[in-house]
Amino acid sequence: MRQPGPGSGRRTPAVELAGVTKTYPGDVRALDEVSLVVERGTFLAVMGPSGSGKSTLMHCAAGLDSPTAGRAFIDGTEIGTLNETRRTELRRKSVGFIFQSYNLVPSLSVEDNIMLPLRLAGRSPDREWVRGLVERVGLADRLTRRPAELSGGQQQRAAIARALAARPAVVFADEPTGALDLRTGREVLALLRDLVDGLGQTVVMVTHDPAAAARADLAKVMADGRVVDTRVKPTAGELATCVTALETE
Ligand SMILES: Nc1ncnc2c1ncn2[C@@H]1O[C@H](COP(=O)(O)OP(=O)(O)OP(=O)(O)O)[C@@H](O)[C@H]1O
Repeated sequence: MRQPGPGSGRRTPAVELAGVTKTYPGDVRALDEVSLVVERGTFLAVMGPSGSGKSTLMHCAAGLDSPTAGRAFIDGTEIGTLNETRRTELRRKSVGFIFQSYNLVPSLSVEDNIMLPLRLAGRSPDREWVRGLVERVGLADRLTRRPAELSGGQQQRAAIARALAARPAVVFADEPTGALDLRTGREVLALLRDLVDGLGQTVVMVTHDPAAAARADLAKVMADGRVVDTRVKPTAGELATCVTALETE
């Protein structure tokens, strides 16, 4: 069931959080009334010291976890109104994931890995779209290989193509360059940037790396479960300074 989010009246944002709080037993307030809007076609980086709530924010925004209070929307649908089956359907249709450790299925070819989300969703692939994606991530000549036969950067590029195969409203990337060397990490970030600029993809990336976050349009800086700073077109230098100051507080 589609419902207009608080942002209705303008173009539906890819993601919206409205006063989202998440507490864990032991009175841990992992998120404290966080509100944010991720407009379509933007690249958002989420930064902050360890334990500041980045992963919890991503999990609540992606429908992997339920807020204790507040509302979370993906593509205009309020996640909290859905039962588990519908929530899974929404994730399969509207959300792509990229992980630090790629999470490709070792026994499947690159092509079958890329197609997996579509198969799981029972959807027939848009072949033109997938072919374009494969070209864009530079794996057209690697489709029959197994993940173990690819370099780390190639595996992450396969994972990126997989995340976009179902044309999701938003892709969540959790430390996507964390396992890569500097140069390969830069290439992966350039690819994410290209997907935003070239295809209008919306990307939300959690990262510890100020240089990675500097590729985003916008950086949200978290501390103690709150967004304490928002930087437009951030530089690596300003983000490093900001996070270091929070870590030493
Ligand atoms: N399942 C859980 N049960 C209890 N407390 C949790 C749970 N998950 C997270 N927390 C706590 O919530 C707070 C936020 O954690 P979260 O993992 O979101 O932070 P983070 O910014 O992603 O950290 P890191 O950068 O180290 O991955 C921390 O205090 C953490 O210990």
